[in-house]
Amino acid sequence: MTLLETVRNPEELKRLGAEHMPALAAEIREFLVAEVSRTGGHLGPNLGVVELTIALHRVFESPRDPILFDTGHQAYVHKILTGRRDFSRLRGEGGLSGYPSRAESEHDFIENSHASTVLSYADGMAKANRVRGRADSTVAAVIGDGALTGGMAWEALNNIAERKDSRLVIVVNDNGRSYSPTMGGLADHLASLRMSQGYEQALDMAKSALHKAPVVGQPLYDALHGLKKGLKDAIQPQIMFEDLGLKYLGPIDGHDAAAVERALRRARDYGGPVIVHCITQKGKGYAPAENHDEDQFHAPGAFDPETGEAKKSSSSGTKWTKVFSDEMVKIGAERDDVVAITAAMLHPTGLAPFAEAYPERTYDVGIAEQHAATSATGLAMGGLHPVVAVYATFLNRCFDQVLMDAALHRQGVTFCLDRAGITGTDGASHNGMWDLSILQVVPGLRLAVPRDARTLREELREALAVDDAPTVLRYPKGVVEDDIPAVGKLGSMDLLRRASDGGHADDLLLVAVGAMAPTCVEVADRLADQGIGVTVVDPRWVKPLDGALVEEAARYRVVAVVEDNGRVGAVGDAVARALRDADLDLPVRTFGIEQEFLDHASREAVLEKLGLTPQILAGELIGTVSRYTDGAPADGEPAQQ
Ligand SMILES: Cc1ncc(C[n+]2csc(CCOP(=O)(O)OP(=O)(O)O)c2C)c(N)n1
Ligand SMILES: CC(=O)[C@@H](O)[C@H](O)COP(=O)(O)O
Ligand SMILES: [Mg+2]
Repeated sequence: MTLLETVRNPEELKRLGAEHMPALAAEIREFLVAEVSRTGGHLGPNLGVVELTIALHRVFESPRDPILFDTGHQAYVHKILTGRRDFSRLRGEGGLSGYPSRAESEHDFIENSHASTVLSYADGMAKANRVRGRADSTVAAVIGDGALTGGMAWEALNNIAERKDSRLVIVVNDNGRSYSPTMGGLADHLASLRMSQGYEQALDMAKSALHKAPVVGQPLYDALHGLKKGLKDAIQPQIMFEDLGLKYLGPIDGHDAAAVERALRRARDYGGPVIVHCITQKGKGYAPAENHDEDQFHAPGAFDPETGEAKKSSSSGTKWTKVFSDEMVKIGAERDDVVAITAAMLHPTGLAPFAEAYPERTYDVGIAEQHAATSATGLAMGGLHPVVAVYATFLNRCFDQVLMDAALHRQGVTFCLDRAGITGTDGASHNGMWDLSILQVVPGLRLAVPRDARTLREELREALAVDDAPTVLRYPKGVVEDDIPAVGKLGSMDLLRRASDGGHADDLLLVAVGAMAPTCVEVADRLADQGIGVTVVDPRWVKPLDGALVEEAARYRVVAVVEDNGRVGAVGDAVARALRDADLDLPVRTFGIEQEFLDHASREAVLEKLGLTPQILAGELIGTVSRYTDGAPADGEPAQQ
């Protein structure tokens, strides 16, 4: 029986002798590589927190002592130690979530995968303990060095530092990386602390020497105090955390479970907020992950555990990110006013080639989307045209900055939102299903939704030509399908299918939004087989809508809009409102993502469940059209099974 088999829960972990921890850590690493190599997932971050998580569960009594994780992508070890061992469907339908999940375990608290939130949760939970008189509960919060570059973390620290009686232990998991090396002044400070590992050892050595010296009582105390202060000033740079009024322990070797345990016990017993600064290595214990230069082991897909080589994915072809990346490099050569900003995601957003070509025109601001948006507004005021590349779901983080900084000041900032629509495997907080709704309310902002590589390249250039308003492009995760040629123009919009001039040419106007165009074209073909006339139009720029859409819609009996965004307040609602404003009393069907938090599953599985597939949409629309026209098949059955 392996050690891991004897440790089914934190209680059994606590009963295991400290001498077994290195072997247990090795078994956990073996388990992680074996399982994640099959499913894909956050291998690097989790290999880096094995000893740290073991120590947390040996010192604290979860869930009485809540153990919280920032971003939550590094909670696999926590799941293993709290009895969850079936990783066979990790991040897949019905399988374990890739993040903490309240439905999975009483030991899990934060499901939101947006970074820099954990200290705010911890502050609140510690205050609740106080109000409820739970004196025996200590909150433990793990935050990465990357997440510490997010503004929310400092808002929380400011509050935490104020309450000296808050039973709160903050574990800084400092591996020096977000995806890539963590950027900024804070990162430099943490690095200097990492360098001052000598401080603790030097202090220990000096202390033992002093204790051997023939000095006792007050003189010994004075000598020790003077020594500590002198060493601190000499070796250890100004400790920003202590300047904030927070007790600081560290830096600790985060892979020495016993050392981490000792520090956590000291911190727990301190009775007030303490920061335990652990130095770890992302990917620790698995060579391909330890030596990753392009952070490819932050969240790899399936790979060969022997070599670390990525397994060929079924969907081969050019990714949306690559199209954006290549076009940015071309644009960078043509326009020296174009600069690029990333929020700690240079490679995932495709800006790395631009950064390599134009390092002086690329800014990595850390996990700080709010700063990215307003700093970009400053760059625009300074006469440049910034491109801010973020994942669609993280635009939420800087909505106010888009609204009240970039748009209010009518500045030409271009936001490129990757991973728009359903991403699926990262669960509810990662689906890019909000931007087409929230951006509708931003005065002056222009919003493009490319349907393929050609329109992405064109619309990116069109956006960069706008210097008196923010512009946004949004495109999904994964491989871009073949270009869909237009068969005509309708104002600035592309006609993708024109209903044949037969008797039913006016049955249905189908508005295809962005990446849903291939689906809409297939729906039109299925309906045509049923004798239903469908015209498919791709607006390309969905905000503001081209007035020609309303003029054209007046010719049809039914209008339908298909988008991979939450339905509420998105393009479908904008089209319906435009028709109403034109006093056109037309039935409008809007198809999109139900306005819910969706469980993790593959993108395809989620789209199927949402009914955003050609077959299901065709079936729906046959029924709708038949209700408003004569002659269409009344049974509403889809064209093909
Ligand atoms: C607001 C926000 N922006 C970007 C991301 C994408 N992201 C996921 S993990 C990560 C890096 C986190 O670095 P760190 O906190 O140091 O944790 P580590 O992976 O090093 O353990 C980023 C940028 C996110 N989850 N949330
Ligand atoms: C936790 C996080 O936000 C990212 O690591 C995300 O999981 C990566 O998503 P992609 O795999 O789509 O780049
Ligand atoms: Mg890190």
